[in-house]
Amino acid sequence: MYKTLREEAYEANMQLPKLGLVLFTFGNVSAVDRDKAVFAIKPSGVPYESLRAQDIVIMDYDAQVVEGTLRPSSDTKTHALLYKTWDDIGGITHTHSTYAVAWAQAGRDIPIFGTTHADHTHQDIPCAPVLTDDMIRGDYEHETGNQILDCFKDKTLSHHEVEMVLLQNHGPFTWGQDAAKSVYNAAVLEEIARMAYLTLQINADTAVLKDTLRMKHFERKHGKDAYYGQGC
Ligand SMILES: O=C(CO)[C@@H](O)[C@@H](O)COP(=O)(O)O
Repeated sequence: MYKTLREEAYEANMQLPKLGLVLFTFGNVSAVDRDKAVFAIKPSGVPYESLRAQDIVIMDYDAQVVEGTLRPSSDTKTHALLYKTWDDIGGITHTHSTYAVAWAQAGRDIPIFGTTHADHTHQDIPCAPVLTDDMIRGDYEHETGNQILDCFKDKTLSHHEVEMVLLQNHGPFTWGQDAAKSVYNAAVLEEIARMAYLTLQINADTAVLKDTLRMKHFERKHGKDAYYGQGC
């Protein structure tokens, strides 16, 4: 049972090292079956070069194992909470890709400086702050999902418009209509993060970079707040 779902999750996970987004056992991808209300996720701590489709673990939305012998990813509760809350996403990716993690560790939104970024979203990429003690609902280690949801609970930032987020001090999570799209978004996020970092090495003034002729054109086309960080 769940052979096709396992294969979808397996193939998406194997894209991460191929795209240079992870090393060793970092990161994880899941794929959901909405009809069966389950998702398939990478097992924890298994190197990609030895991962097999039959190793993929089937979970329910309460992060309980439905089928599988290996321990599910340590990020399973985050994937489960996002699937339970956002019923229109089909896949989730988490990586430790270098430039996205650097922005996450710096605790900064990734500013939109140009067309490459704008082709994917008109918003700065938000960095979701670590939850404060009075905001923690469960145990701290498993608050990652709420860190993401808190970032998007403000309707000005839609998880449809922005299919990616940085978790402060941790790294990127992305999602999409299916697992393959969530992996695509993870690769796009890493490239946007790299370009923004290099742009700031050339010109460190974010306000000036956002005030260029092209961004003024963008503002006229999409509105004043189109590209100023909504952050969270
Ligand atoms: O950063 C973390 C732990 O939160 C994970 O993304 C990463 O190390 C992968 O862990 P898993 O092998 O999926 O348990």
